[in-house]
Amino acid sequence: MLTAKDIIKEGHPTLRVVASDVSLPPSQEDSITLQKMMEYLQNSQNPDISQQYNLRPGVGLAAPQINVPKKMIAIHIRDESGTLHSYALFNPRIVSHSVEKSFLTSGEGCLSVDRDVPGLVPRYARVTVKATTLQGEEIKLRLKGLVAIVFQHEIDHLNGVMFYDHINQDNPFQPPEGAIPIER
Ligand SMILES: CC(C)(C)[C@H](NC(=O)Nc1cc(F)cc(F)c1)C(=O)N(CC(=O)NO)CC1CCCC1
Ligand SMILES: [Zn+2]
Repeated sequence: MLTAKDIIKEGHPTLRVVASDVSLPPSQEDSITLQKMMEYLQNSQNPDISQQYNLRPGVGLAAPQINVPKKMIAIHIRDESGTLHSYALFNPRIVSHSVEKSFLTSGEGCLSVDRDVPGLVPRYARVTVKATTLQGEEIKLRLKGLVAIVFQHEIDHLNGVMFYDHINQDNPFQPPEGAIPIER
């Protein structure tokens, strides 16, 4: 199983590369890697397992964070209405997005960043994502709210982008024009 030591931290060069497309159908190695990423998130949200292995509770993980520069992400989060959004995806890409922006009112953190970085992170309020699932099917997701933010954070990792790259350096707490605040 993946544990905290498998997650690389800022400063590691792999966090700043553009990840490669996964050739489909996926190899057994890539499928196993993606399954282990999802298992990490589920373990990290399980009180017993996360305590036993000292896992930081994660809601999303991108393959570059475990030093695998490939376009694979896992997301496992219960949204504001209690709906579970659990996705293990190959080659996710944002195919369209709203003009309207949103942001997490608490700012963002990252499993690969062991420090608080103050400031608001502008995101698109709504995104349409296309990807291929572990089962090999092409899906199209229309996302908004917290889940849309998690997807954008993870897809950023596939392009070597960290959340703090988006923070307005002159005024970190200036909400983007007309943006929708998302409470944590
Ligand atoms: C870095 C950490 C703080 C552990 C963060 N968790 C998190 O934001 N949990 C959370 C947020 C909510 F809004 C509501 C809720 F129920 C739980 C996280 O897993 N990530 C994943 C990561 O680093 N992926 O690369 C960072 C998040 C910041 C915004 C999206 C993902
Ligand atoms: Zn992150």
